[in-house]
Amino acid sequence: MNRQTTLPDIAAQRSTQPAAPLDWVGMRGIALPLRLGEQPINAQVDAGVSLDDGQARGIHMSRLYLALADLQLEPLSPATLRRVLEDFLRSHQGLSHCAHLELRGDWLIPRPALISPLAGYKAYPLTLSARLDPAGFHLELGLRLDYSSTCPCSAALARQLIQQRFADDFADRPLDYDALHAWLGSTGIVATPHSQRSEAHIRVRLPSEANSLPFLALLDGAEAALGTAVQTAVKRADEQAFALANGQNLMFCEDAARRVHQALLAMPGINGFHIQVTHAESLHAHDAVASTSHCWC
Ligand SMILES: Nc1nc2c(ncn2[C@@H]2O[C@H](COP(=O)(O)OP(=O)(O)OP(=O)(O)O)[C@@H](O)[C@H]2O)c(=O)[nH]1
Repeated sequence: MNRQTTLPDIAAQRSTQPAAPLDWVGMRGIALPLRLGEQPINAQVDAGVSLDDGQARGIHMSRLYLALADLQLEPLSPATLRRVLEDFLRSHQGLSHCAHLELRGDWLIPRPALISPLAGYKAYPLTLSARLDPAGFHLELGLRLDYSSTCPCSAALARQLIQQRFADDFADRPLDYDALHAWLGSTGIVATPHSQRSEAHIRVRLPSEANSLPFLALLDGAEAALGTAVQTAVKRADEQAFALANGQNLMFCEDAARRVHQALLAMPGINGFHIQVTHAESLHAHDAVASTSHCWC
């Protein structure tokens, strides 16, 4: 049995190396069950502080770890994040001026079907980055949402083939409503455009006085702008509505990036944003990508 009453405290020692402040010291990948609104998130958390005292041997990891428990008391909000960061700095007085928190997790929320009275869950990967430094409190949200994109060029090429087939099939026939109606529902549509599952990665910076985390507003705004969010429960009526939505929202990656850009510009309470859309092409084995930003550096 160890009869010594004091434990060696290496972190409290002075470093024997030349003085060197460090930008970030802490822990990455701490598992923490959190809540965003009513929804649980199995989060991975990175917690750190700067080590501004270049001669201090180390920070006190356990103090950061224990401070994280506060995040579990209530749904995530700017106020709880700020409180935890203040705690980080309070427990590292004389050592640190900057405190950092990064969260990653899947936000599992119910989404309704397009037509049928059904619903299902979708997992939206999100990130949350908070920093407290001498310049103030900084908050950045990140969100990934999946949607379908149908190539407008492919759609035009397909329409041209349909016109050519129409010219061939009706070259020697008078135009008759019933015949044309039947032709449209059978052999007439000889070509279809290609579509792909696509991703929008959105990052936004909030003002330091923000009092809520507008993940849902961001999500709803971006999905409405794109018009073709991937679905959960799908019956045939929903699939048909989805086909219509795709036909009415033909998109290059440039179009998708511009749509989300306009949607975020119109959203209040955002200081700046960065958007990247990726269309995982079914025409190519590589992706089509576009990015755009506003007040972002
Ligand atoms: N600073 C630092 N600590 C580490 C590292 N790896 C593991 N630890 C351990 O993290 C543990 C917690 O450190 P402290 O928070 O200083 O623990 P403590 O001295 O019991 O707590 P306080 O009395 O509050 O300072 C210690 O046992 C360290 O050895 C590292 O790379 N850097």
